Amino acid sequence: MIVQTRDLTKLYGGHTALSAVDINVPDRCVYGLVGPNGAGKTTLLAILAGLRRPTSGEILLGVARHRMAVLPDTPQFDPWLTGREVVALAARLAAPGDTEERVEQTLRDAGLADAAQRRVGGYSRGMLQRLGIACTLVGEPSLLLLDEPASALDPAGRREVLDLIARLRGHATVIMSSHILADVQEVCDSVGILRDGRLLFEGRLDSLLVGRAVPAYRIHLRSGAESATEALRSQDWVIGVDPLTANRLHLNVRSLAEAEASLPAVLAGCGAHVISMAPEAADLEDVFLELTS
Ligand SMILES: Nc1ncnc2c1ncn2[C@@H]1O[C@H](COP(=O)(O)OP(=O)(O)OP(=O)(O)O)[C@@H](O)[C@H]1O
Repeated sequence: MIVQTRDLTKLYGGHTALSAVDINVPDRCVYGLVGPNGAGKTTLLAILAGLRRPTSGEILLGVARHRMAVLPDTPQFDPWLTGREVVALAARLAAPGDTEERVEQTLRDAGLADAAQRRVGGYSRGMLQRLGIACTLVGEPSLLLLDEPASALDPAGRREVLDLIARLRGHATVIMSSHILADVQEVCDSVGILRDGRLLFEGRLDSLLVGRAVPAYRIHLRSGAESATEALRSQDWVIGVDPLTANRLHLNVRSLAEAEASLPAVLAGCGAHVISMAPEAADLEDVFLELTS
């Protein structure tokens, strides 16, 4: 684990923004922090970044502070500097040495090469967000903390930023907060779901999604759908069988574990020819609503 917190609690006056939060972030993964407004995502990232102090609890960092880079939700820069000057300044602060080629490459990666000579006072919100991302990337950090990195971007810009983040997997660890669940589902390996300052779920995204909302299987048969439907309906671990087409079935089950253990034998027993069967993955949006409502 590269970042862990233990019993992390933050009070703002009498208001509890974080309550005994324990997160465990594996090295070199992309970790998504999601939660409704006011859940505590920004507070948690700011504490990890060393920008706010926790009221109590512990942070265990497996990386030196100078190897961390932070992108706040609304990055701000001196408006009279050009984009290139901003990134060059960040490069010199984060990793001095020969920075010129790194600055140019980062400007290209962030989609700002054409605007690099313009003063950032004239940048749009999306461009400022890309510039912020460029500043976090240019020092080649081991840990990136990104607060809503894609929220101000148009679909094409979001696509580029998500691709940039995905390319970091395996090289650096990224902890990103986001409201856009589709982005998290696309780019993150692990997630932490916060609500009212409490961590409701943490773990691998696939273990969260598979069979979570209503445990279900999708079965595709070459033949024997009718006898399979009949045989499945008589099982006590099967809640319902819905034929989707002539040879595709949707199966609601009591638990995935029971289905995993019994389904192959039931299908083999009734002579059905199976093309595929797999647990149905829920959408992060469904699971999120289920957990946070
Ligand atoms: N400086 C502050 N002083 C007082 N209360 C604060 C402060 N910062 C945050 N809070 C409160 O703490 C709670 C958590 O806020 P935080 O900004 O961390 O949540 P968030 O999940 O990032 O929300 P959002 O998605 O809206 O950005 C909220 O109730 C917020 O009003």
